[in-house]
Amino acid sequence: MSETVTAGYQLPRRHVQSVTVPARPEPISLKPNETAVVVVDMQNAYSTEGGYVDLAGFDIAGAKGTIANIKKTLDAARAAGVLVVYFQNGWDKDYVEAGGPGSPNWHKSNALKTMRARPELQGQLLAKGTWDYAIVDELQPQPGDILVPKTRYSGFFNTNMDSVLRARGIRNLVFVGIATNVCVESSLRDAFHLEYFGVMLEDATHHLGPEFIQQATVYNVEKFFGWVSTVSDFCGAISQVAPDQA
Ligand SMILES: C/C(=C/NC(N)=O)C(=O)O
Repeated sequence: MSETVTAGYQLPRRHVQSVTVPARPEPISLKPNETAVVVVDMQNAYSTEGGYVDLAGFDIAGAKGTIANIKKTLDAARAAGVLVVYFQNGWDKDYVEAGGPGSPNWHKSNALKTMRARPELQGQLLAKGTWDYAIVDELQPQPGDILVPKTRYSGFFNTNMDSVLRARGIRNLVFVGIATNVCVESSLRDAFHLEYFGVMLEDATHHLGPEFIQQATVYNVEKFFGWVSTVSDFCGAISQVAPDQA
């Protein structure tokens, strides 16, 4: 006898209560089982002294606090049964995936430019298998988390991210990571265009460049692409999930 498959979901879905997360421009209701926290590029390259952005001359002093706030977010998310997805940015060791002079990435990537200016660094920045590419020790992925490698700023471009999310019925994405104004904003914008509800936790993100650029992304998200919240508001809301719902 053949089984009947219900279009949409093949497994019975429990009724899961929504939680309301205080956010700007207005609070947003999320079902934990339809929500994922997206950890953007928390690699040594972007947040550790001696990593790519430090060597390229950006100020990474704020990254330590960002790591601590992301850790709080992930602990609360996992306890509430919220999916955690990591993006990991970089290329093969021969930089084929980075593109050559025919790619804008070859011209705009500060990692590639830094290695061209300092040939002794060749092969060390954002190459798979290196310390620079690795996720920082404090935020190592846990069993059940999903890791999506990417080769450009947006985590939706040329990756399986959309399929991974759709297969799990995920509709809401809570973004944390570095850099607010580059890979976080690029990914959140693409998520918007793919019909996901994007929330950015402003104190769990860190920018590259002057302080005003953090505020510019916060404005863009709040006004045009999604919602802006904080670590304590998000964690407070999802900690309300009843234990049998997590
Ligand atoms: C500038 C830059 C940003 N990456 C990010 N994760 O936001 C890069 O990858 O070169």
